[in-house]
Amino acid sequence: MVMFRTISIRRLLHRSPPRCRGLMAANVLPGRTLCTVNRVKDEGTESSAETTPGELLRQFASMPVDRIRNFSIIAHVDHGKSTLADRILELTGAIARNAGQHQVLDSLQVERERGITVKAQTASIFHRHQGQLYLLNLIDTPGHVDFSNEVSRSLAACDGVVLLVDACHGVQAQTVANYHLAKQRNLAVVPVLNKIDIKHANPDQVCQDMKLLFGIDPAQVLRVSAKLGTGVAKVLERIIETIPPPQVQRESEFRAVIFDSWFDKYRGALNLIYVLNGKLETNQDIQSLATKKVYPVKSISVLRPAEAPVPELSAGQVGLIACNMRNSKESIVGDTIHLKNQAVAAAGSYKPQQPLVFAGVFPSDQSKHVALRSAIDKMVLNDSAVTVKVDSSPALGQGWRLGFLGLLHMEVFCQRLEQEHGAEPIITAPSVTYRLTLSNPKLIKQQGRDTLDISNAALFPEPHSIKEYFEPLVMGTIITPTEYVGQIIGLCVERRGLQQSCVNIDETRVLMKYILPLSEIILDFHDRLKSMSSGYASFTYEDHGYHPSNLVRLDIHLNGKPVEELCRIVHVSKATGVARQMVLKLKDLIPKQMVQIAIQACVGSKVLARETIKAYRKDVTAKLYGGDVTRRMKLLKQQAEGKKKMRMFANIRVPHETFINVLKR
Ligand SMILES: Nc1nc2c(ncn2[C@@H]2O[C@H](COP(=O)(O)OP(=O)(O)OP(=O)(O)O)[C@@H](O)[C@H]2O)c(=O)[nH]1
Repeated sequence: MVMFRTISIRRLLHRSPPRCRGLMAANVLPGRTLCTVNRVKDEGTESSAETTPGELLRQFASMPVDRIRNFSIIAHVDHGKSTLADRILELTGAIARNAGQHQVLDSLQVERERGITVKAQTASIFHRHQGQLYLLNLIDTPGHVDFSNEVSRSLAACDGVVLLVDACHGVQAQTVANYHLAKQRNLAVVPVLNKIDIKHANPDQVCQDMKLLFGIDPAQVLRVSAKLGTGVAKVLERIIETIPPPQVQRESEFRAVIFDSWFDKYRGALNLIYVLNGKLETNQDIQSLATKKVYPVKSISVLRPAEAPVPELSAGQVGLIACNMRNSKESIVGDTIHLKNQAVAAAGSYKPQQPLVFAGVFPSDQSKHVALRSAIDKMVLNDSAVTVKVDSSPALGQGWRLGFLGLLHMEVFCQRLEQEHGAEPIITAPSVTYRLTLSNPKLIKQQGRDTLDISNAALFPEPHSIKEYFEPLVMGTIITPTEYVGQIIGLCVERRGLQQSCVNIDETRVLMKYILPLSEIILDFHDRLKSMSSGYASFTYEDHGYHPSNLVRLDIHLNGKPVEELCRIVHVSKATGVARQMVLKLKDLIPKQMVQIAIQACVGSKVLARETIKAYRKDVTAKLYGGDVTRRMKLLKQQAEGKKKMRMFANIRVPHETFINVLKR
């Protein structure tokens, strides 16, 4: 039998951040009651909690360290992390069962629209195991390689992970990458096989693969269906039994690490912290180790997953603090905080990943510059993997050059800028960072060094000043069914890949490693791989340093004038192909105008491809009826001369979206 006790949540809603407000509004409405006590027995486990949420929160402060478990759910894309998190939240009573909600922790609009997790989300839940109440801090992480920074950030606050593998698709590239991330941090791993309800699932084979790749004993792998809730209680049991409690000290001075933050327009920057030592109470003064600034702690709360206020946070716990940080730049993910005027060592457990793809972001008109800057600052606060540098362009004015972990990361960031901050920025072509060694002594003196890292093709020096070009490489891991191996090798060769290894995981699947130029994979490599393997192949990559390369700058000229925003750096072997493709694309994208437009793609003074967009043409001879042919010729000649003059002075209007659309294939 299911029984509910109730509390009013009016107060909680009032104080929740925007991110959680949506979640709460969806879950529970003011004046309605919150079903937080779940007494359902699931497959022989004990009820998750038999106390009211208020009592639970009171117990929160006194929760001993050995009854705390901090863990993340990690997996490849779509293997069911958020669905498993939903079931765990339901089972522990944090959200109502069968409330018709899916992926509760995917609370951002972009996550719901795209059906993917882009932000790691935290929930503190209580679970009763063998008569004892445990506090579990769960982090649901994204699965896509472009958001792997979120995974590494989350693992800094964890002692273990649930490694989830789809029983149909088996171990995929991101499963391997995430498993190694967890192992690097010496985290306990709870292996779980999901989607066992699907008819063609092959759990035994997947267990064998996990044994081969990770050395995991098949007997230790839990089999669940996150969708139906089967076996989820066993996962909670295993988490409590195998993941160690946090290694923290409650007696020493307070020290915590900020591992996530976001901006609330009423309360400023909110920091999600993991307490390493001591405890923190409201109204104490904290100091940032990085900026040395002091802040009063205005409120402390835990995310359950909606925000719930608590009076204090002790070592081993995860909570949200608001401390009047008005400027989004004051909150730094990875920073250590401590009590005012106390000397503590930096936690130093997390370093953000280096961005790989760079793009210019400009306001649609310069009057929106300040608003866009504030929106970018707030977004960067919530996404520490993004880097920002001031940039300017003759056509687009003052803007910024932003660094991302991949193209999807860039698209999601820009979509969030629009959806969450109402900004409508113009994004220029994404590019990677090339390294150049200079040969021109004047330029070397001017730069103060003989190497340059450049991500903006428009800033490339003239070829005669460059001694050598280097381009960034990645080590790519591809896991694919054997029948697609031939096609995938073809794709990698086309993208200038060098095979490093090719091993059979089992009779049906192969794991290949390729060194690939980063510039060849950022645009559509993943899409091509997915479509040629009917969605079965998976791909992940990691940085593999720089390598000498033969590069040229491809300029696009419109009626003889170069358009800086469209120029690109390409490998010399690809220059003609890319030139052809770009002029054809631009011909489609640039609307017809009053003048004829010549689109040329050039390397130096050599034109590699050309297309022409014909001008609108008024029928100047329409009013003639009969008469001598010379009258017709005269009118046409006058028109041609007028057009010629216009071509010299006319500004060709290039729609803003062209800069990004020209790159899509
Ligand atoms: N049949 C079945 N489908 C499942 C199960 N678990 C998840 N799914 C489905 O798999 C799809 C992906 O699930 P998600 O929970 O969004 O996967 P995810 O790993 O969180 O995805 P990302 O965060 O984007 O990487 C959804 O359509 C789920 O309904 C399961 O146990 N059985």
